[in-house]
Amino acid sequence: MSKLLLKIEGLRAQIDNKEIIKGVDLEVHAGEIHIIMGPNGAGKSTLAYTLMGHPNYKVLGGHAFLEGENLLEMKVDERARKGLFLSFQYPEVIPGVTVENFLRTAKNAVDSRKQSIIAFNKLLKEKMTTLGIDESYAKRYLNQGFSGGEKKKNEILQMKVLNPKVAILDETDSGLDVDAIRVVAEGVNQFANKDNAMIIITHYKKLLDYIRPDYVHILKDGQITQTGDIGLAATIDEEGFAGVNTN
Ligand SMILES: Nc1ncnc2c1ncn2[C@@H]1O[C@H](COP(=O)(O)OP(=O)(O)OP(=O)(O)O)[C@@H](O)[C@H]1O
Repeated sequence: MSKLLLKIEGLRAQIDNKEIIKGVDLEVHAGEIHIIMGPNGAGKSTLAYTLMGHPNYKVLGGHAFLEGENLLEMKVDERARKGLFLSFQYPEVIPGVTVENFLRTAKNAVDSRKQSIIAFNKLLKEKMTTLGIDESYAKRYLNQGFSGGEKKKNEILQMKVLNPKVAILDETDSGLDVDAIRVVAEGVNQFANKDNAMIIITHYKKLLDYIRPDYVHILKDGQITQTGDIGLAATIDEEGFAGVNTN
């Protein structure tokens, strides 16, 4: 079996004094794509934020290891440097900061080896070309006036530039149209390789028309209640979460 990148054991977490994550176990190996689905309010985003170390989310118990290292003891920037990436459901608008500057700063923050501006610009141009993004986009202020689809492209561009070991994409409730879903799917397919892994939180069965996940998990009331393959997503699509056996 390929390398174990992320191991989560009995993770419990709270927000606003309310326990939301109630014992999550998950193992993610290199080369795998995991989908997490679940009803609204089940705790999917909370799980992602807890793993990334968002200060509002308090860990109550359990463990999480990134390539064998204790993730929960690391500061947020350390988690990013060690190769964890989270795309935000609602990316922030940052007026005055261009896409190019933002990405270069982020890249230098996560990489131990600093890149020259020329080398970075070459990398950025290459990644933008693979995503079909016009060059002028790099000079725009981050997320300012971006359409939903452009925000998604930017999120995928960030992932490709930062090149994390484990990328968590939170697509929940983000109102993606079919084109934006394709952007995410193409980005996922271009990015996925035998050395990295992805966890994709989604309500969109449509996304699974374009990508081949290894596992589909259902998160319900703060726990993973069922794990299956793509057939599980089809069952949810047809019968809703009430239709799947979650015992
Ligand atoms: N900042 C917050 N303050 C208080 N409660 C919160 C906060 N963030 C999330 N919650 C609560 O935690 C629970 C889980 O929310 P979360 O966003 O993780 O669910 P989700 O499964 O991602 O849902 P959705 O599919 O609707 O995005 C919800 O009851 C929500 O109201």
